[in-house]
Amino acid sequence: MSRLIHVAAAVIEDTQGRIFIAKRPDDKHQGGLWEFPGGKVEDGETAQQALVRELQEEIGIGVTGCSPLIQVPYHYPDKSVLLDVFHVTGFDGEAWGKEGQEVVWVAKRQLDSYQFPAANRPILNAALLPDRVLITPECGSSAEVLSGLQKSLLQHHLQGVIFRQKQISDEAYQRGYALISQALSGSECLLIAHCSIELANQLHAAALHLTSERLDALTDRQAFKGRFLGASCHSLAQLKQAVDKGCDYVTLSPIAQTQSHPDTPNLGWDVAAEWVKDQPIPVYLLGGLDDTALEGAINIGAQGIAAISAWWR
Ligand SMILES: Nc1nc2c([nH]c(=O)n2[C@@H]2O[C@H](COP(=O)(O)OP(=O)(O)OP(=O)(O)O)[C@@H](O)[C@H]2O)c(=O)[nH]1
Ligand SMILES: [Mg+2]
Repeated sequence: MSRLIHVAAAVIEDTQGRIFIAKRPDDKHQGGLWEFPGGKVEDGETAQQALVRELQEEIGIGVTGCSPLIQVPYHYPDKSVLLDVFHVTGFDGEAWGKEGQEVVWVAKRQLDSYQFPAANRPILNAALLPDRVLITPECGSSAEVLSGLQKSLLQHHLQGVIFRQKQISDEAYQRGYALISQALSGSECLLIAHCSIELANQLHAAALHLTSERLDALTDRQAFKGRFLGASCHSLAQLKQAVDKGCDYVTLSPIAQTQSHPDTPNLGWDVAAEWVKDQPIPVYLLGGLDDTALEGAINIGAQGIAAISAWWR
């Protein structure tokens, strides 16, 4: 296998939530496809220094705020790259195509209609998925879930929710999903179903979260027709399984001690950091965490955090 070429790239987001992308010149590797601006890390440079240099050279902006987003190793037939991707949310100047390349600011919901190199799939997932995801607790009725949800979303500005109600029948889940889906339509909040693949397809769910058992039973990613397929992981073996089976994101738990399971041994931050850094897939840390853990999670390379009690009302 040839040497991994270390590349720094940027998901640049403006205050309206739009993402900046550029078209690779036809004569370059993966030419004609859209890319996140960036380039090769040179000797003696850190990835972040390379990012700052490349963004100045290619699109004329000075980076003032960025955080790690995801690291993706990828083997093309002709070369192997390690895409070291940062989320850039602060910059000076106006981004433009300094090298004559075509450039565009794209609304997130339109990003999937552009063609990117094959290595970019996990980067798109990381760019499109939120950094905080609420998991609903068990409630007496779907109406109760909905009213709790509306309060939580408003109060905590959440952009993702896993609608989980393990105790109810498929029929009741279906009605609850319809209720919540309608209430969230038009909002920026991603609704993630928590049920079987069959039921999720029936619901035309855009996103589905699998339990570890369902992940284990999964044989074909394409069986789920929606855009995002995630899974619950508790071990390195399960993380590998989720990546190998083509999941779009995972949750990793339990990180810290939770009120609901005080006796379950937790992974702790050191193990989480060790495991997350090698995952070419967005990872949410889950279990005993709240907003105060978000920055730490992002700094160890996670997508963000998922939680029940931290944001429920
Ligand atoms: N910048 C960037 N490179 C990507 C992306 N996706 C992807 O597979 N790559 C690959 O990573 C490598 C990045 O190199 P580059 O062509 O940007 O490097 P560079 O700016 O230093 O330019 P150079 O070709 O003049 O040395 C290429 O092989 C490219 O195909 C992406 O989204 N952004
Ligand atoms: Mg470049």
